[in-house]
Amino acid sequence: MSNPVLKLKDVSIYQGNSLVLSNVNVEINKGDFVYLIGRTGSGKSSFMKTLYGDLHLTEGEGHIVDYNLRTLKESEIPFLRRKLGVVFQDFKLLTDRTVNDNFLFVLQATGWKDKQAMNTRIEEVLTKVGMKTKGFKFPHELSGGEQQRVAIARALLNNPELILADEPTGNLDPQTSVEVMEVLQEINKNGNTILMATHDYALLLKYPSKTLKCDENQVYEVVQRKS
Ligand SMILES: Nc1ncnc2c1ncn2[C@@H]1O[C@H](COP(=O)(O)OP(=O)(O)OP(=O)(O)O)[C@@H](O)[C@H]1O
Repeated sequence: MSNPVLKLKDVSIYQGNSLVLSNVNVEINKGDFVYLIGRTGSGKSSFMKTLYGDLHLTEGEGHIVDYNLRTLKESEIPFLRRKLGVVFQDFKLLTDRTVNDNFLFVLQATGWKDKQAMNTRIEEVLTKVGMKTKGFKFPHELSGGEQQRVAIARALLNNPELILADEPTGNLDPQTSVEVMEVLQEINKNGNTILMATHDYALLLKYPSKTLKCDENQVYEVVQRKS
């Protein structure tokens, strides 16, 4: 049976007064790996922002991990974000502290109290991305690929129901992109649901999966041809 973690029905997305996407109907089920593609300016980031509550949904119906995007209150956004893991192109790690302290900051901000449990969780997520021994490092002491793996681990801290990755390989060279993609594939195999916006068609070909395309104010599913 389908088990949607995201359902959009007849949604329109605006930036200010301008319509970015209209009549969007999308469903993502638990365990899916879904790409969101489209040229620059086609609305991928606006779509992602709507999902994590950065852009208010004003038209249509939107449900994501138990939240109604139409009625979402400002005060609920931090709670929504705890159920989502968001990964950005530019990593967004706090540069003034180590990886471990970045993670402690997130855990404390999301209500964790037990120091031992926090340390155990940090070790678990760093292990998942192959960075177990790097927790003592500052972000500037890590390569771009390592920083992105840390950012993915951070997104996993609260066991999110859906991971939203907006161009996660956008700042990485092709080889490093593949390494980061392997990490995303692995965590998807272990049950995490992932929506990934990307420009990188080479990754799509190497790791085919359900693909949504933003084009001419629409979002539609692209059927990948098997070669
Ligand atoms: N904060 C904003 N205020 C007004 N218009 C915006 C804003 N952000 C984006 N837009 C406009 O909305 C449209 C969609 O932009 P969006 O960033 O969602 O596209 P994108 O597909 O993510 O592009 P890119 O791949 O370059 O990030 C563009 O026409 C853009 O100029």
